[in-house]
Amino acid sequence: MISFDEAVAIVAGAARPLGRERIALDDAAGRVLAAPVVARIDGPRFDVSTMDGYAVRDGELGQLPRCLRVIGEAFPGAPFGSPLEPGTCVRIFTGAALPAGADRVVMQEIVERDGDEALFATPPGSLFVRRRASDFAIDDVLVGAGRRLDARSLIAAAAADVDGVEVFRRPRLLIVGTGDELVAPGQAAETAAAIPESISVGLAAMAVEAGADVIGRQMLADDLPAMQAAMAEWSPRVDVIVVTGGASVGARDFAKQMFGEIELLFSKVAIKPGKPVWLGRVGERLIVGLPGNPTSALVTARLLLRPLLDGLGGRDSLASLAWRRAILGTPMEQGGDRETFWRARHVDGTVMLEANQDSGAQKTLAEADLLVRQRVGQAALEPGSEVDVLDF
Ligand SMILES: Nc1nc2c(c(=O)[nH]1)N[C@H]1C(S)=C(S)[C@@H](COP(=O)(O)OP(=O)(O)OC[C@H]3O[C@@H](n4cnc5c(N)ncnc54)[C@H](O)[C@@H]3O)O[C@H]1N2
Ligand code: MOO
Repeated sequence: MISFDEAVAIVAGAARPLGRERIALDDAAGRVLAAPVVARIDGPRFDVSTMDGYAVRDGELGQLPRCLRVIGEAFPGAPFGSPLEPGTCVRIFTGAALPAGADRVVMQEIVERDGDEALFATPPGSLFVRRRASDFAIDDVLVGAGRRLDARSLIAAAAADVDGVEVFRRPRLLIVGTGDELVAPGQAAETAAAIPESISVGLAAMAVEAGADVIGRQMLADDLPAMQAAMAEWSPRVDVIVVTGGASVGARDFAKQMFGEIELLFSKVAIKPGKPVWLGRVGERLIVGLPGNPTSALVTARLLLRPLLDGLGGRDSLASLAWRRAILGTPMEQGGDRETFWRARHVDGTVMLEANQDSGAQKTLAEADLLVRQRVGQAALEPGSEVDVLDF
């Protein structure tokens, strides 16, 4: 049995990006950049007005009041074509390019207009000009490689005037639930020995958050030949298979056998919950085995599957394991011989351990928003002590 840190190191080693592809910017939300987005134009492209008003030569307003002749209009996309002559100004709107010679915009609220004359009597304040390339210049990197494209970075990428981006390929994931007792949620009440297959819907949500493409969820009864046939059929279409249940030593625990020849990267980690978690490789496919107990499955998915999917998809595989210090609001008993990840929740700035720490708990999962890391043999802690926590 290996330690949690050893398991994380093995996961990080296996989590190499799968490949790259070029896609339309319109399809890029949530994708991870494989190459930086470089500006094809300056931003802004020219000096532009930041107000609706009048574009003037600043020097003309040395002495107020001053009257200038309005010789034309400048709109965004429809600039005023000629330079400003002395004694003139141009009606201008927010976002329009300044005419040549103009270096200030006066807000229309403080200008009195009379026919083609504009009267400037009030000190005009700021210049109200956004300079060419003051945001970014042509060839600047606007979004760096490795960044997951979100609302903010997509706006910057579009402003760079690119219609496509190079991204990492998303890991294609199959989630397999094993167990004769499992039925789809909504079907259990009618059958005495059945329980809802509850884990895969949660794992799929986590995988999507990690940028993976969940191409299938499959429930399999504990029937080895049928399991082997199903895996042979799915395998060519996926990069990662997550199998829940059958990880332990039960008579019908076939999770590993159904893959035939499997290279195990680890099998069993000294953690609680989730000791039977395993990682293997079949050809180019990675197989993650999670324990069937739902809390064990989600804790091990959070701690090991999430980093794996992040890394395969081109992100820093360890970024999601951002432990931070927080104050305990309940007592914590002494650590055992496995590292323990207590389910807990934030209440008024403190960390409250959940009362139900059963690895089969499911209701508690809906409440817990933190994992608290407790080292092997760590001394018991009183409320007010500092602990390491991770968003769950
Ligand atoms: N003799 C031993 N027994 C067990 C050991 C051990 O070391 N020696 N380890 C225990 C630990 S720790 C865990 S965790 C569990 C994990 O067992 P499996 O991965 O083999 O899980 P199953 O036996 O298939 O199922 C356990 C439990 O979870 C329910 N389950 C399974 N899959 C789902 C699902 N997709 N949705 C909802 N619930 C699911 C299943 O019905 C069982 O109740 O083994 C201990 N035993
Ligand atoms: O180590 Mo298991 O995940 O507790 O029940």
